[in-house]
Amino acid sequence: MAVCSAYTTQSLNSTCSISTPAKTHLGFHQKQVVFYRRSSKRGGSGSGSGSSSGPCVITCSAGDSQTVVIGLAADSGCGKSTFMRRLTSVFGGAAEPPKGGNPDSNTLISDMTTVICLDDYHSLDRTGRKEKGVTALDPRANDFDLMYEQVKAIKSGVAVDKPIYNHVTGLLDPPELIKPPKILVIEGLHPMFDERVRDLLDFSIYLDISNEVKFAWKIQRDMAERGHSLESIKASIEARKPDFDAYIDPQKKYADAVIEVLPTELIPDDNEGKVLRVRLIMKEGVKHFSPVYLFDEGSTISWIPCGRKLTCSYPGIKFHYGPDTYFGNEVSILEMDGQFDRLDELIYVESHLSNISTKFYGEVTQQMLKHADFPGSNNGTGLFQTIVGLKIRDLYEQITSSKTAAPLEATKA
Ligand SMILES: Nc1ncnc2c1ncn2[C@@H]1O[C@H](COP(=O)(O)OP(=O)(O)OP(=O)(O)O)[C@@H](O)[C@H]1O
Ligand SMILES: O=C(CO)[C@H](O)[C@H](O)COP(=O)(O)O
Repeated sequence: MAVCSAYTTQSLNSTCSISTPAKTHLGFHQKQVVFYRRSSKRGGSGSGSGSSSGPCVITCSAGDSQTVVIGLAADSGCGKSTFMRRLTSVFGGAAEPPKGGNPDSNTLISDMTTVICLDDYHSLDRTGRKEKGVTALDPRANDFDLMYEQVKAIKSGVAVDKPIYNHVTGLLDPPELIKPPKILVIEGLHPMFDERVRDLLDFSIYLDISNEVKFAWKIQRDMAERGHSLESIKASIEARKPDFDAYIDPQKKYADAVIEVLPTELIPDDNEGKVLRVRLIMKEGVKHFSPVYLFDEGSTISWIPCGRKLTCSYPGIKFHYGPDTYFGNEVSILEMDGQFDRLDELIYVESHLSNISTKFYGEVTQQMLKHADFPGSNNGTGLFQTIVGLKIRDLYEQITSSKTAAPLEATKA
């Protein structure tokens, strides 16, 4: 491989910039990518200076143009929005819908992050699904080609016109412009379903809410807040279950981190779903991600922190940490069963956790206190969502620092 050094100044700069956008049928704004040949007169500063010929493949260092892509998968009503609010808060700044855009947009934008909802890639609207007898979870109701092309485009620094699925009307609305952010989060039912999309993810998370807990949360939201009947909630969960089992749940085997939410084991036969056992399952060997550990990395530890430093009322709090396997992969699992009485005392637990990617002592506790009103702030869901948020910040910083450190590489085939 020869280095195209003679052309780099002008050619790489122009290659890495976005020219006047031209829209394509896939809805992205074309970036002008120029491949220079040593013998080519189009090569600007390099033309004529080299003697060899053949296509010169130029690979740009991402610099600040490449977007880090995070996937978050979960069924509807399983806490994705809450997780996103915690994540964007870690990066600072509030996330808001695109200014002046469709009021029913599903997108949330902050300084660093753009969160897009994959419901926007439904290819069938509500009526279309009804006519064809398919649910939104069915791949046939979703356009994975467009999802792939657009996530790929954004990742490489190109803006796209993304469709909008309007949850109020059940219709597909005119598209909205999504500019490449520093971090793109694709959240929804299928971020890891399509292999091509999966391969674009720098990190992936699956929120695995057990049926009992999902039911309890649905009742709380859809019955208490939206006036649905118990029967209709049960019927909707049952109707979705076959497709959930077929298309959504299997994605967890691909996730780099899984947050599993189960009924507590501290109260025998509990079916209230208020006290939760939450497990953070972290894959080993993921680039730019080192699992969190309790006390001693790789050991197996059970810990009941209740006592002088942590106030615990019935049924108490129990932590567990250790190595395990998950779908044939080596993982570390950190588990918390129970709930905190006093959130400020969380600092005691935080001080026994390592690899949590905080920037200062007590950052996890500070984040949790800041969002004490979010669902799950007194238990492992909030704690682990916050920690995963910090790990994502760390991953982002590692990816971008390694990218800026790497020299521009231009090679010839
Ligand atoms: N950690 C939690 N603890 C208790 N309840 C929770 C938790 N997370 C979510 N919930 C409940 O589930 C509901 C849905 O949460 P959220 O809006 O974050 O989920 P979602 O996956 O974004 O939902 P949807 O896809 O339907 O918009 C909340 O209103 C709340 O009732
Ligand atoms: O599983 C879902 C993800 O949020 C929704 O049910 C799906 O997007 C269809 O939405 P709606 O019920 O508003 O037509």
